[in-house]
Amino acid sequence: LLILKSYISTSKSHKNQPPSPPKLPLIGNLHQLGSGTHRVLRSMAQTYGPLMLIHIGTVPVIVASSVDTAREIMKTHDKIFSNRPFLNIASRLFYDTKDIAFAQYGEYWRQVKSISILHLLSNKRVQSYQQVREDEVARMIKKIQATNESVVDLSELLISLTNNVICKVALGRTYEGMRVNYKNMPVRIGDMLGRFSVGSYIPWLGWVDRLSGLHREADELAKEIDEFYEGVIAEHENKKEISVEGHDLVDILLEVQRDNSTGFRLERYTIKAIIMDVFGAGTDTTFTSLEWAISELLRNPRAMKELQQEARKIGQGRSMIPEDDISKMPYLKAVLKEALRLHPPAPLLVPHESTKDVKLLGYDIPSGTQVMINAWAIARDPSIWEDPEEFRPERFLNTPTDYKGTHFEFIPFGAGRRLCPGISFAMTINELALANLVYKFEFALIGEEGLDMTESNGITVHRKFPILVTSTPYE
Ligand code: HEM
Repeated sequence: LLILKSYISTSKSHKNQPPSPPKLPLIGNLHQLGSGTHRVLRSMAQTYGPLMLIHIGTVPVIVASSVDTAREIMKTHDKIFSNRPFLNIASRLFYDTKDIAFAQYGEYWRQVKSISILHLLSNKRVQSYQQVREDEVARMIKKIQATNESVVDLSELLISLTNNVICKVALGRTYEGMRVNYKNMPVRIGDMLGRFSVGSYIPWLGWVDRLSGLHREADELAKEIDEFYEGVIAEHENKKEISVEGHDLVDILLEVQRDNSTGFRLERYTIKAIIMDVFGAGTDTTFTSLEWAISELLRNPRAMKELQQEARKIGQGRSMIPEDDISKMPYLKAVLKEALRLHPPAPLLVPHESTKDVKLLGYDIPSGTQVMINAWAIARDPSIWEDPEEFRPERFLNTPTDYKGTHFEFIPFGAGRRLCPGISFAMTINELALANLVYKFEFALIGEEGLDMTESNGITVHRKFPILVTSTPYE
């Protein structure tokens, strides 16, 4: 009876729904999604159109796969689609969604987002971390030099780089050697977020998540991370005794909490949830996009050569390219954009949800409908991009097309109210790191087979296998 009830309730038709692939009772289209969801959804959209309705379990989800549908959702009707759906695992990890990325749209979300932008992510703040970035990139280069031309795990170095920069500016120092392996924390958060929770999509089967151990695993990870954050906050509260240098995000958040100057009461769980976003939404995505950019360069020697020439012209034999010279490197910026086009780290962005009934391109979308935007498919749409599957950084030279949420054909950071606030934070790290890696070294892949580009599964799609290379210093 329950199965029948769920089938009837999910198949109740609304006035004029978008086209839908046939679905099974109870699980809807779940069985079709599997791995590489962005790829599966693109092929479904080729049959059912750029705005289609699928069912994940009993939950109706509209999927936008074209520039026009993305623009309608994130510009024309942005306010209506700015909510987030309730996601079981995110709620367990992100302090009951008291963070920014998973918070319900409303006053609380507005306050925490603007506090984070003001104190961590604004252009002015990001500029002030220049020294941290330059030190960490120099450290990474020394580590590669120390390998003496033997095999280097570039992926490992890139995740350390991003983690260290983020730790230093957000937490005041790095936490190497802690009981918590904080270095792989962002990846573990990303992997956990990518796990399928039956309860999120077939609510009355929520007990399956308990039985399968998913809730326990999520709670254990949340507890481990919470203990780490508690330690970090306590260290900041007792700062005088242990003298941590500088003024970092945790200091500032504690200050805002003490002063209560914004009129918004900053609870301890909010502070931890904001830090969680910095790790959960910031680290994994940043290092992943750099990893994909280097992968594409290794597979495309012509582009690698072009970038090396640009870097070496700018570097002029100095020990490093300083950040102030990055603005003179248009090809570098084009390479990073092209890598984000082919490999947006969050190919389906973060799910949105409507808060009102709305008409979208003539279709009726009821309030509470989940929305996925296939940024990956849009960025490979052959009606917009010439040779879309090819890595051709030149396409971004001499064009205003940017990733800041106004060009809907290229939205790796989303758009509208939910636009990623960490764009310049991420891109300044990636630009400096990539410029110096190609300036200082010649890289060669290990083995004859070329680079395996298999993607991992999850909300953030990274490389399944690390990049292993040998490096020769450039004289
Ligand atoms: C290349 C690196 C990055 C990529 C590709 C990326 C991508 C994204 C995407 C696709 C979204 C969801 C947009 C939407 O829902 O429409 C997002 C949201 C977010 N990102 Fe990023 N991000 C990156 C780096 C960062 C960094 C470095 C931080 C912070 C340190 C950060 C913090 C956030 C936060 C807090 C949100 C939630 C915004 C909201 O819901 O209002 N991201 N990001």
